[in-house]
Amino acid sequence: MTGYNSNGEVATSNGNGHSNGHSNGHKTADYTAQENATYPYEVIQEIADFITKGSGMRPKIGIICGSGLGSLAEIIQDPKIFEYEKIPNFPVSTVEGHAGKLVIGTLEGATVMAMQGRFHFYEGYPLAKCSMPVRVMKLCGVEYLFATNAAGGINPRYAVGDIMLMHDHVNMLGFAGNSPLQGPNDPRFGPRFPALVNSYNKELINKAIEIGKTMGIESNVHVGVYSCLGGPNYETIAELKALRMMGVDAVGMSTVHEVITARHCDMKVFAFSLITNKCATEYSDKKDEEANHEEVMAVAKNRQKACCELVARLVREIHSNAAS
Ligand SMILES: O=P(O)(O)O[C@@H]1C[C@H](O)[C@@H](CO)O1
Ligand SMILES: Nc1nc2[nH]cnc2c(=O)[nH]1
Repeated sequence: MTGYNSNGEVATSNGNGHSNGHSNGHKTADYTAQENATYPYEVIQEIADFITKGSGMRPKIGIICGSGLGSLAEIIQDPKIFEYEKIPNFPVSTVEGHAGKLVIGTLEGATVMAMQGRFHFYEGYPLAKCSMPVRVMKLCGVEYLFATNAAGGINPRYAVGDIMLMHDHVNMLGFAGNSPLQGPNDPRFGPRFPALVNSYNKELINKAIEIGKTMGIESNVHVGVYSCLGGPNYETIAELKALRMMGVDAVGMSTVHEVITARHCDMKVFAFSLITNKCATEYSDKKDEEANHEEVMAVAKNRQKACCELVARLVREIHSNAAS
C-alpha cells in the first residue's frame, strides 16, 4: 500500500495498509505526519478507489457532519459504512460527537457520502490533513460539498437552536499564516492561487431559505458570516467583541479549511452552522454563560431533526434538478 513520508514523497508502508498511528487502541492524532501533511494525488486516488470500489458507488454529494450532528448520516439509505480506522492513510476522529465513520448510500434518490466525524486543527492535525477527505470526496466523484458545524452565536439576534446559512467566512487561521493549501500545489486539484469570493453557492443558499420557509422555521434561519478559530478553547470576551466588530455572526473551530479545499478543486459549497450557544460579549460572573461541549452536543441532538430535513430537502432539489 502506498503511503507518504515526511518529505512528501510517495512511499510504501509496512503492509498493514494504513498508517493512522493508533495501534495501541487510543485515538490520538498522528503527530508523526505533522511535518508534511500534503498528501500526494496518488495517495488520495488510492483512498478514493478504496471507497468507490468497496462501496460500488460514486457519490455526487458529500456531507460533513458537525459536532453532535452525526444523525445527518443516519438518514442515508442502504448505507455502506467504512470506519476511518480501516481506511488506508485516513486520520482518526478523536473528538466526542465525531464517530469516525464514512457512510455512503442513497439520500432522496442521490448517491451521497457523509463524514460522521471531521478533523480539527486542535486535534493536532495540520490543516491539509484536516481537509484531505474533501479531496478524497472529489476523486470519488463528489461535485457538491455540504459542510455543517456547531457554532457559537455572536450576532445578538441569533438564538440557541437557530441555523445560520454561511455566505462568507473570516479565516482567523489564515490571518495567522495557516492554510490547508500550504506546501506544493498539484494543479490536478486546482490553481496555486485560488480566488475565494463567491465560495458559498448563492443558488443553494436561496434554495435553503425557501426550504426553511416551507418547514416553518424561517424566523430561525439566518444568513451570516462564520469565523474559524484554532480552538480547542472557547473565546474570551475581548476576542468575541473583536470578532463582532469584524462582522462575524458565528464562531467555531472548523469548516473553513474544508471550504477552501473544496473551492480549490472547484466543488460547489453549501455550509451551515447550528447555533449551539450564545456567545457573551459583555463581562459577567454567570457560569451558565460559559460555552461547553456538553451543551453543544445537547443542542445539536435537540435540533437534529430540523438539520436532517434541511439537508435531505436540499439534496432532493439538487437531485431532481439534475434529473430534469
Ligand atoms: O466540528 P464542529 O465545528 O461542528 O465542532 C465545534 C467546534 C468544536 O469541535 C466543538 C466545540 O464544542 O464544536
Ligand atoms: N470557537 C467556538 N466553537 C464553538 N462550537 C460551538 N460553540 C462554539 C463557540 O462558542 N466557539
